[in-house]
Amino acid sequence: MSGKPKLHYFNGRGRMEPIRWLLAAAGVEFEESYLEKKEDLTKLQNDGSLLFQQVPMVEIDGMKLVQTRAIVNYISTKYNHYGKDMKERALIDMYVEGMFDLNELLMKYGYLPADQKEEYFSNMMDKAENRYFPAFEKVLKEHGKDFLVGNQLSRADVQLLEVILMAEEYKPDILAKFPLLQSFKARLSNIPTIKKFLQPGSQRKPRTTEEDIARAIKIFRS
Ligand SMILES: N[C@@H](CCC(=O)N[C@@H](CSCc1ccccc1I)C(=O)NCC(=O)O)C(=O)O
Repeated sequence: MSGKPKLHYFNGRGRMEPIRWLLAAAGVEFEESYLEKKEDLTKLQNDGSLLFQQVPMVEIDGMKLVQTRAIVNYISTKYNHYGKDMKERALIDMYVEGMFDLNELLMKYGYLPADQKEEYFSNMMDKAENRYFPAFEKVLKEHGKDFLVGNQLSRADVQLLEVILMAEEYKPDILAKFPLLQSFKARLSNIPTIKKFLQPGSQRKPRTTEEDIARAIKIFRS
């Protein structure tokens, strides 16, 4: 039994990807147990591993944690990526909830029926370019430091880089109007643990494909 956290999910980004990013940024090695078919989910549901019958589930420090936010909160606290006091934590919470909303928009796109995708895509890009990224550009401008909160890396920085890269997969020039976000992306991508996670062969999952979506639907929705 290794002391490493063990992640239970399907072999794709989905709701587990932010958890992978945070562990990697903290320099924490982790194992993955992939659900390949519906029966793999059913087994975990039946053996009592999933409090709400859902994954992501992370085995860490003797616990079987479920609920993405709870898992991320625990990891961020454990590895000191959650600010130095109440006010920093409040700012981090505010920023990451906004990122979570954008991440949900981006994640859901692939699961839409074809006839809804065009309208949804333009709304998704509009929100990224005119609601979320302007907000983080403003935060970086007003805070005037290398990181979003305080002057050290936090989960807010890690999750912002993740969502920037995901948005660029849909619209490569999406940061064209945001010079501070462009330099933030370059700076954060060079942090050794993150740089390693961005290299090919890491546990970072590739862009979600139609095949991933079909697999996930078979496991989670059938
Ligand atoms: N609030 C929970 C939601 C978890 C959740 O929705 N889990 C889904 C899989 S990820 C979300 C998902 C669901 C369907 C298709 C693709 C994807 I990605 C699940 O286990 N579903 C099985 C069930 O509810 O019985 C969290 O944040 O962790």
